[in-house]
Amino acid sequence: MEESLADIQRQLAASRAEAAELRRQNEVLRQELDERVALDEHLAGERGLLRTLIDNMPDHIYVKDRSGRFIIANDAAARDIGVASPQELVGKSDLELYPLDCGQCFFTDEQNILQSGQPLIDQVEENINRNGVRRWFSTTKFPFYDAAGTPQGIVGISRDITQRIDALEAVRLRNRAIELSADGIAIAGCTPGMPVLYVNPAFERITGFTQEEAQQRGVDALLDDESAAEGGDGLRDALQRQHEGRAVLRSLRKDGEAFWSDTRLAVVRDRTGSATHFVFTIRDISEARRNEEHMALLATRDALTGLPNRRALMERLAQSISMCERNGTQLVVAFIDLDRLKYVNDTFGHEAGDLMLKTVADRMGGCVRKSDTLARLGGDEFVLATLHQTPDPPAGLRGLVDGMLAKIQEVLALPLMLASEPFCITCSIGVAVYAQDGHDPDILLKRADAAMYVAKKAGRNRVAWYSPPTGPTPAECP
Ligand SMILES: Nc1nc2c(ncn2[C@@H]2O[C@H](COP(=O)(O)OP(=O)(O)OP(=O)(O)O)[C@@H](O)[C@H]2O)c(=O)[nH]1
Repeated sequence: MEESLADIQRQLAASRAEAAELRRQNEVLRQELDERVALDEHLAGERGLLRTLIDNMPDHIYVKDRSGRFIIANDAAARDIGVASPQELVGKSDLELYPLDCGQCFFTDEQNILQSGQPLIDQVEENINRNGVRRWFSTTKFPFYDAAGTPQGIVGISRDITQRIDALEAVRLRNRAIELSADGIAIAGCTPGMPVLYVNPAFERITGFTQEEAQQRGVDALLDDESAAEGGDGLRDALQRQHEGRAVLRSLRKDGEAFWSDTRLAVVRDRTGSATHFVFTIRDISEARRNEEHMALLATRDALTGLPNRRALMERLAQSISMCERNGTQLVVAFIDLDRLKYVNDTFGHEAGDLMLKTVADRMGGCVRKSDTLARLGGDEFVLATLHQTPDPPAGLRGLVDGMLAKIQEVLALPLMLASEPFCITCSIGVAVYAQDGHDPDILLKRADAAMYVAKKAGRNRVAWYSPPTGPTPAECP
């Protein structure tokens, strides 16, 4: 019985110990459970943070399995691919999500990465989503592996660089426009010495200097304005004061040929308004100037003989009359009309008539002084205007002029070969004198013409001096 009590006591002690052990184990389990719960909470919190992080990244972040199906993707990827949430991407491949060409391209790249183990770093990709929106991305993709080292898929980050590409494209377009510009463009820095930084192909073409040579010559050579026509100094001043300017300059090309350039200066400023660069634009206007000069010449010249025309004659007569008024000199106007030009035209042809006119101009030109004016009015009408100091006695003028006109008649009479036949040119000349026969160019010319008509009527090949008609006539009338 005592034994059995002892047994019972032992068993009780054993039970107590077992219960204590169970309580201890229970406590350990409870602690482990608490720790697990805490860990799970921690992991859930971390996962949530990571999710928040990747969903707030502006770049696309994604993980795909070996067959290119999304396992993870962030909000940016979902938004740009054109689906409502990242969950919609999970399980789908680019072949389903992008237009075929684009999807195929991404798929092939990723398969290559998986096979080669080589990552793709910052590859510029054109991305057209299923809504047709076109963007540019800079993409980095690399493989990830399981514990055995077998590739399981790829992790990728794609950054939208559409704005950068568009900006680069805009710059490229502007560069191209500068390169294609017909005007020469040179850019110089605003730093001391104003170094030439760039010249475009048109600049090289116009000046003959390469960019390197232009850089060596510097900005001063651009303003080689020794003979500046309009505003050369103004341009230098504009450069110094760092403001816009314009000038027409006469510059030299590399081969020494002079050319005219319409040169403009513009100033590039930074955000604070400080000048950073000068931009010169040069337009070669040599040809336009030549044309202008030619047109101006044509406007005052007779095309056949090159002599001054009626317009130029009238201007010279007006100037000569002013001179007479100031100096008391005398102006003699001789109206010279060829005889029988119509006969020459009709008999030998119009070209022979032209030859006769040119010969007359040349021969008469050899008889007059530099200060005289020999003009062709048109047809077979020429005018010689000569200034003379009033001789002593004044009547001596007539002798002087007659001598000069006789010389003209003499050289004109030298035989001219027309169709192998010698032809003697004669002319009829009428003379009027300022101020005795008129006070203005029109009247003088009319009176010289009237006198010439008298010479014609008298039998041609002679000189007639104007004399006022007899009988009462209005004052300034031939
Ligand atoms: N070849 C040529 N002929 C011209 C030119 N301009 C006018 N003519 C001709 O010149 C002739 C001038 O005729 P007219 O004024 O009667 O003179 P003309 O034959 O010299 O006779 P007179 O003056 O009376 O002696 C006309 O037949 C015009 O057609 C020209 O530039 N070249």
